[in-house]
Amino acid sequence: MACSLQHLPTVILSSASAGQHARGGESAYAQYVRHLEKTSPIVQAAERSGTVENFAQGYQDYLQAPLQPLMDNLQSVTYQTFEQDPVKYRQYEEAMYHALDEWTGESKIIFCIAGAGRGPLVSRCLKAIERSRREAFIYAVEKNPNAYVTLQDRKAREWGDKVQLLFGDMRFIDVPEQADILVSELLGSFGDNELSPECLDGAMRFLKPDGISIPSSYTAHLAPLSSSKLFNEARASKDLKSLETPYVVMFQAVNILSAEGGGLSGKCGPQIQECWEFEHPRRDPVLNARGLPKTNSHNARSAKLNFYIPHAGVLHGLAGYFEAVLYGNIGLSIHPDRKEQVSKDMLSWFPLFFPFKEPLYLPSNSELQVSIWRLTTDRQVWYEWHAESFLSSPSVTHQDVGLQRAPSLGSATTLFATPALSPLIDAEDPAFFQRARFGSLDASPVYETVKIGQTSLHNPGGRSSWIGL
Ligand SMILES: C[S@@+](CC[C@H](N)C(=O)[O-])C[C@H]1O[C@@H](n2cnc3c(N)ncnc32)[C@H](O)[C@@H]1O
Repeated sequence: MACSLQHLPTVILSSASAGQHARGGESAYAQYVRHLEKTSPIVQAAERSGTVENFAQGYQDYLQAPLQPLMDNLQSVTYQTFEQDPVKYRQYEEAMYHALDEWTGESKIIFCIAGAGRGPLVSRCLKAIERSRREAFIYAVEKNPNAYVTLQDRKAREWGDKVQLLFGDMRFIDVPEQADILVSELLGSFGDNELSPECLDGAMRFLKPDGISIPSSYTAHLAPLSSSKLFNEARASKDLKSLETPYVVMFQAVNILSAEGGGLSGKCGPQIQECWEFEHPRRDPVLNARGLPKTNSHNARSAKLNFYIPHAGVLHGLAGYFEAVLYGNIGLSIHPDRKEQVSKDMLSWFPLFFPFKEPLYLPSNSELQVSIWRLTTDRQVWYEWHAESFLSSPSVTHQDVGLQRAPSLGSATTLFATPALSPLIDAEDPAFFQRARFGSLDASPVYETVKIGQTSLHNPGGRSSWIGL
């Protein structure tokens, strides 16, 4: 989960002005952390109203590094923050309840909750089992030793023998029997960016051949974004990789530059466009003797998207969103057009911001081609992204536009430009001279599309997520 308030504790700690504890000692630390949690205005506001706005006070347009729950062990206070989301857990309970309700088998239904954290999905699963009046048993797998202590405590106090805990990494651990229903919440703001595909590849070994996964699929979505504040903040870091990595951000003073419409070339899609999808269970990767995929190449993805830009603006980056199907028509969504219908008031995820290394001016009525890749070796996963801007104009001939020579590029390079385009063209930049033609010259109308700029070739995702621990 790219939890929206994932860095809350760090911010509170660094801004706390309380003096030193009078006596010190180990208990003073715990006491101080409890005090900080209790007095946090953000947590108090969220508890008072439960609205997204209050929950997120102070976090608008604030860059946060996405969580990496596979590589890192989350802190207890991080789990505590995202456990405050009532909507996510409600949706999961509904998904589990409907899966139970529609289950046609007669025997005891076996659940496996993969990445149980401190146990909220286990409790919701027990509630769903009770509601459905089915006979069921739960295995709960967790690799974080800190969270596992809480699971042990909750089993002893609340769950008893309805649940068996298993400590370890779901990609390698052995589970005593195969599950009918595998439940996980390993989703990031872009769906797959916290390595849910890689983790679930490993967990598929302990799902029965006709078993189901909750979630059953998730998709990643992108839109071109203008925000000088976010761009400048990403650039302000001394780390050279700061503009090569996505951030979790609750967007406020930002502008999505695209609009629905085909553009002049007729190739443009909706304002926010889908990049790719992951489905579970997925049984096609080639497995090794331990039942694990031999390589991770099946989890690589790429997309080339065309956006229509109706009004001029400066492109600073891309906004990333996800949607997930948990079960049937029950889902999770942070897609601006659908989040209200699918999972209104969900707090757990803010969008991703993929910055560009330099801003790109997009004229009105232009078209933007965005390319994005999810790349992987057997050890790492990362994203690369790139954009090119085009201007289209109705049927032009060489006579109409006049033939110009680009002086700095030698006599072999020619530039075709309508008079309207000429002021936008920088005669010194070779990128401007690369022409693309959409449509046929014989067709009517015909549009010439001239590339007028691009971001530096690929923003290679500087902060890779590690598949191996
Ligand atoms: C985003 S948290 C969700 C926790 C809990 N299910 C919830 O919804 O509150 C993901 C959990 O999965 C665990 N996890 C991530 N990768 C794992 C793996 N490969 N094996 C076991 N647990 C894993 C993390 O330690 C973390 O507790």
